[in-house]
Amino acid sequence: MSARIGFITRVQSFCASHRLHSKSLSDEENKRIFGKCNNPNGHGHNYKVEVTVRGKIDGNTGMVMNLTDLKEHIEEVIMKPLDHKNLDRDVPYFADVVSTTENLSVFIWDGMAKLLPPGLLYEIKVYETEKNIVVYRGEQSN
Ligand SMILES: Nc1nc2c(c(=O)[nH]1)N=C([C@H](O)[C@H](O)COP(=O)(O)OP(=O)(O)OP(=O)(O)O)CN2
Ligand SMILES: [Zn+2]
Repeated sequence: MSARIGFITRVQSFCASHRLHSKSLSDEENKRIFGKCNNPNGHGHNYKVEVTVRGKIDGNTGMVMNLTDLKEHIEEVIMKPLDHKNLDRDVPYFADVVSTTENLSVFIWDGMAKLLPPGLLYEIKVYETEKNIVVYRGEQSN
């Protein structure tokens, strides 16, 4: 009999501050493009992340994967490096990468993909605010 495919999601919130600023742009360009988000002293967000995996529902365990394991991976990839941090100053990845929600989604995707079995990670959804939401599914283009 063919296996059923399921999607499971774990939600995690964290707090962090950041500033949108690109080292490859002039100060004037940074101000024009990022506006208030380029404020030198930064600003904060209560981020919410949804991590979704997709896979076969195991006939013996009834699970796509154990949510307890997913919770532990989220602790390593999201909470330890990002919670209560200044993204630009405390997280080496963002030293030269602008801390947009798009790039934050990629950071989380790459970290989760390293810990999960190949092909299981389906989607990272980051709510920067209630109104600003980014989805990343590992896609790339040339
Ligand atoms: N493509 C992106 N654009 C912007 C990002 C981003 O990550 N990707 N981020 C920001 C800022 O970080 C900023 O904090 C957004 O906040 P704000 O505009 O205040 O948020 P809201 O739209 O939810 O607030 P309202 O003023 O209530 O509409 C900017 N752009
Ligand atoms: Zn912001």
